[in-house]
Amino acid sequence: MNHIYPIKTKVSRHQREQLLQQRPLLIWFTGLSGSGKSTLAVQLEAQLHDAGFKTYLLDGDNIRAGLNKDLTFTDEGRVENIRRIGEVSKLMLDAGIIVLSAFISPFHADREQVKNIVGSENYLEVFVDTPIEICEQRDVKGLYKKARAGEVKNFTGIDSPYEAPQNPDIAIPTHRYSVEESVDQLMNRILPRVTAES
Ligand SMILES: Nc1ncnc2c1ncn2[C@@H]1O[C@H](COP(=O)(O)OS(=O)(=O)O)[C@@H](OP(=O)(O)O)[C@H]1O
Ligand SMILES: Nc1ncnc2c1ncn2[C@@H]1O[C@H](COP(=O)(O)OP(=O)(O)O)[C@@H](O)[C@H]1O
Repeated sequence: MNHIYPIKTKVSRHQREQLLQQRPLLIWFTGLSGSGKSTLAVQLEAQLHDAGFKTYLLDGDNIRAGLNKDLTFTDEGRVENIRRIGEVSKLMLDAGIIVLSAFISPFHADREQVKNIVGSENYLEVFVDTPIEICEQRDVKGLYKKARAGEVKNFTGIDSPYEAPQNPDIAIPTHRYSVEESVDQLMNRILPRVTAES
């Protein structure tokens, strides 16, 4: 923090929340490639939006095509990816928005760092708990096939680790529930948390 002097704004987060009539929250999806993070986050965002909430979805492929296009899939690249998303999420929460994020975020320490950046009271962790065998059967983008053939390196679950959350707020075994059932479960947990107090 050399010679950095953050300013104090006249408009507070509380005032923005009052204007928007909602309580911001970071809904952090984590799971293997193909586990269902994007599918669930897209549907959940649509339902929250339809219910009148101001939302924004940060998704791995989208962010890596723009803001984070300088980062690779080495451990260091992933660590920096998640750190930046934590900082972006913090800004969005301060703006009063309900943020959904869908990143593999394979490392426990990085998820903890995000929680610390935004404050644990603003963070809800959703573990999209789909076994790798199912993700590989789905192979939505054909990346597992390429990783097995050695054409994609450092692929999560193949030659790069995934540290499953030990104590997530919500775990969704997508091989046991439909998308609709999973989103219903998420809505039931999240609605009371984001609704403005009357
Ligand atoms: N090596 C390797 N490992 C894992 N994933 C790969 C890799 N290369 C490209 N992709 C594509 O990038 C998406 C994951 O990006 P993330 O930013 O979510 O990854 S991370 O959180 O930094 O680990 C991931 O998207 P999802 O399948 O939606 O998870 C892939 O489309
Ligand atoms: N219950 C479920 N929840 C989420 N996705 C599911 C479910 N059942 C099947 N799928 C399918 O699994 C795939 C998950 O892909 P995607 O959402 O892109 O995963 P990720 O973002 O984790 O890489 C999609 O093709 C989706 O239709």
